[in-house]
Amino acid sequence: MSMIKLDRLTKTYGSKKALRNVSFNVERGSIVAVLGHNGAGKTTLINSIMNIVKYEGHIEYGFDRKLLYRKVGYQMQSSSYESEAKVYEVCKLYRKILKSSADLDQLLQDFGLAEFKGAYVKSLSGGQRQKLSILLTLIGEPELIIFDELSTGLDSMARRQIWDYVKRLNEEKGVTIILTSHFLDEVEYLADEVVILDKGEISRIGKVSAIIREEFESTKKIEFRTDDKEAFGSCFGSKLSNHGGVLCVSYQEDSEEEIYRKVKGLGGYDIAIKNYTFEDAFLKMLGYTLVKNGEISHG
Ligand SMILES: Nc1ncnc2c1ncn2[C@@H]1O[C@H](COP(=O)(O)OP(=O)(O)OP(=O)(O)O)[C@@H](O)[C@H]1O
Repeated sequence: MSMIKLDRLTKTYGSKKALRNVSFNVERGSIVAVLGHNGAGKTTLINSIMNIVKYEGHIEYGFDRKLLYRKVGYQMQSSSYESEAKVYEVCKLYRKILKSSADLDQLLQDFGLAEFKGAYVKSLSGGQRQKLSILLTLIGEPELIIFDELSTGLDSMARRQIWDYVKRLNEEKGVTIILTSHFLDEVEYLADEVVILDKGEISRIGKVSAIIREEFESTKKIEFRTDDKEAFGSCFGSKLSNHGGVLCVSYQEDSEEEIYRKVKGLGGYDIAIKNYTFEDAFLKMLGYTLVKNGEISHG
């Protein structure tokens, strides 16, 4: 059963087409990630779902559309409420507006924000504010939550905590989730389904595991270090790539033993056999380069 059905969604700003005939379904209880480089149309898509912008095409909701703002939690940017307000005041305001009975103290506890209850929002760190903006999406006890750049600004520990919280919300409470992200490890960890936008059009859609399979079929990779790169160059030719001193050869799964013996025989060490990840598949599809922490650099 669908939570959202998009049918030929098109959005034009002046002469600029931000979305072109975008159609897909978000199944109830699923986690869908929307990916794409800057300007691909992700925010326009989310704003259309939230009925913030006018669009052509149709959006069908799995609930009464009059209840849109009760049923859907949208992670807002903190700038819209930070001013002089205190954390607990903002939470209470949301609870009142959304006519919710959410247990605010429990939520603040869950997000590690209990001790900041009386603090001004503007005094929180970027990561704490990000956590607060996620917490606020939960106050209305929504059926669908939309996270725009879920973990941007969070440190590694906080990212993990947020991922686990999102997973639990989905698995234990059945909340449907749409997220936009620039972090491919986040998408691989959380998403069932991925929608990749390119210049306002869907360039790829599918399950994370299926996309990896389609890109690499039964190929795996072996990574290693060596003190004699030339020997490997003449043995593996164009199959060999170099990633900051770690050499990598991709191979068909059924030749694993043979490849391993060759690498070992030529003096490779720190050898690791790996499956391709969603990040590898994404890079292969779109030719992005990576910067630190697995974040996509836009080129
Ligand atoms: N209000 C607007 N007026 C005119 N053009 C707009 C407006 N909002 C977005 N656009 C254009 O529409 C296209 C899609 O923008 P959108 O913000 O949806 O992309 P995005 O994928 O969310 O990008 P980012 O990753 O940078 O947030 C871009 O070319 C952008 O310049």
